[in-house]
Amino acid sequence: MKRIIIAGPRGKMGSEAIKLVQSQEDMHLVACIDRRNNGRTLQDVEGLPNLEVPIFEDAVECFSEIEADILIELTVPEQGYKHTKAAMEHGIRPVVGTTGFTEEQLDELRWLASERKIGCIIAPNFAIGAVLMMKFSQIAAQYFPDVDIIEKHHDNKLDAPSGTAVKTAEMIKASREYKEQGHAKEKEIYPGARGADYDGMRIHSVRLPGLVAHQEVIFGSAGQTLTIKHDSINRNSFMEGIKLASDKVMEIEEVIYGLENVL
Ligand SMILES: NC(=O)c1ccc[n+]([C@@H]2O[C@H](COP(=O)([O-])OP(=O)(O)OC[C@H]3O[C@@H](n4cnc5c(N)ncnc54)[C@H](O)[C@@H]3O)[C@@H](O)[C@H]2O)c1
Ligand SMILES: O=C(O)C1=N[C@H](C(=O)O)CCC1
Repeated sequence: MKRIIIAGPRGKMGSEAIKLVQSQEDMHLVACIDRRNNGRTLQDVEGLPNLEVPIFEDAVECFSEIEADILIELTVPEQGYKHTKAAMEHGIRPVVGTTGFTEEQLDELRWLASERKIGCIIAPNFAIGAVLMMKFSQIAAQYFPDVDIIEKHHDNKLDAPSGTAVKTAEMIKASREYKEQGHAKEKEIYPGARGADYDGMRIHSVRLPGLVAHQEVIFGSAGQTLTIKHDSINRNSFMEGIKLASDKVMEIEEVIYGLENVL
């Protein structure tokens, strides 16, 4: 039985993750970390399930008092990093969906995992279809080096580009030579018009109400384009990946960054 702590229980992802854990015979929710409601239980908070599960505002207090195997981290970048680090320091294995960690933070967590010999999975996107979109894009980039990434998310998202777009760009970079795209003399009339520049490819972030999580990777070459597209229509799309990562994280002693390394 895996004992689970969820950080961000009132969030869009956290509330889905609670349902996931409740539906699994081998997972048991033992605590939640929330920025409010310290000392209460889930059943005391309006909108949360009728469960006698304690809520902590302070992650370190939670990890010191509660015996747990896995932290499912679904909050915001800065706090999510602190939670992840503290969990590993307390022997609790993080499964991280929170996006927006820096390269330095990822390196710090890799170092900590190797020091403590503890597993951690950080997945910018838990949807299996999105992972396939990234893998297919990596293959396509071997033949089509000119590529733009267009990611579209709801307008409550804090980080841009999305974790998925960053991961896609990193995977494409690993499979093609650097290429400066567009016209050598091009000029932006409005700053940002051509998007972010990552290794010569362009990343565009759309933020609009009504969207969930969507990405198109468009490749262009002489006389043709290829578009690889994924849409998450609801947050249920991410739950299978969280389940997979929660099983895998118990078997490893390192940081795995990206669900493609688990599938
Ligand atoms: N990896 C994936 O597949 C995937 C999918 C969806 C979202 N995400 C990421 O998961 C995270 C959460 O997404 P969401 O849509 O649920 O967001 P949300 O805004 O609905 O929820 C965020 C939660 O974090 C909590 N929070 C905010 N500040 C906090 C703090 N300082 N301390 C503790 N808790 C705090 C909020 O109370 C809320 O419960 C984001 O980083 C998002 O990018 C990842
Ligand atoms: O809703 C979000 O925020 C999402 N963030 C992830 C990202 O940054 O790629 C994955 C999809 C949803």
